[in-house]
Amino acid sequence: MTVRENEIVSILGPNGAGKTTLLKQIYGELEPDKGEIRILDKRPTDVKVKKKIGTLPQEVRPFTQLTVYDNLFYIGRIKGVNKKTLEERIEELLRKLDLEHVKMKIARDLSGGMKRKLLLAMALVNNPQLLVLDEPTTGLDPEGRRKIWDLLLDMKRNGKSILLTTHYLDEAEKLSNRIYFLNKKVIFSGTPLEIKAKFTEWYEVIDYTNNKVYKVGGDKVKDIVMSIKGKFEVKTPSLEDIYLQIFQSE
Ligand SMILES: Nc1ncnc2c1ncn2[C@@H]1O[C@H](COP(=O)(O)OP(=O)(O)OP(=O)(O)O)[C@@H](O)[C@H]1O
Repeated sequence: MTVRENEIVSILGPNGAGKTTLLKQIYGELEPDKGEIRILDKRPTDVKVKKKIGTLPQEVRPFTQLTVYDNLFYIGRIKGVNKKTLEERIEELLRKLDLEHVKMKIARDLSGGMKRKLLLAMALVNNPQLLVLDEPTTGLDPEGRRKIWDLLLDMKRNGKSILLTTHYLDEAEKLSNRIYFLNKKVIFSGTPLEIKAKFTEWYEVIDYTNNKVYKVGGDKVKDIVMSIKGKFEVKTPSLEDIYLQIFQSE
């Protein structure tokens, strides 16, 4: 598996597929039995690497006794960010993640979604070259998810590399340049378009005038569309349909 610059890569797979285990190996918490992981040409446990990556593990909490601001400041200093840059960076992150109004709140008193956003801000405080996120938007409201998506897409455009796991397939479809389907090993990988091209065996044609839905092979779509007089829509299977197809046939 590789993650390049200017790229968001998603790992998808059922519960117990090994997604978290793999991420823990990437951020140096576990040693792989076999194989090798290199980050910026170094081993994941290298101190220089730790300063250049940002991580959001699945089960992690902010420092509950500290304010939002102090959580960010503390982590930033540990990661070696100089004070002036850090102060600017914190303000920018608070603004981008809509956390300005809770800046001085004790982390313990934040809602679950707010805590998740704070943890993401903590992962970003050193402006990391590689970001590794385990289910970054779990528990967030739709607006919060959009904010995070925009932020990640922005980072990607600015040359960063992002690796994430998610159970939200709309999220994977919206964000990913490439997707790996994982179940103890890589089952299938590709760009969202490659995946759709390979697994799309049928189309849904919706006839809104007569309230009818046809599920047909590619060769029949044209005939059906020609016969509809009025508003219609042609849909390909969603990434969720493809996901179920891949893992149910395992
Ligand atoms: N490559 C592997 N081969 C065999 N077992 C593995 C492998 N990777 C992980 N496991 C084992 O599978 C179990 C579940 O792994 P893990 O928690 O990483 O799954 P997950 O995909 O993150 O699940 P969830 O979606 O529920 O968070 C763990 O007990 C782990 O030790």
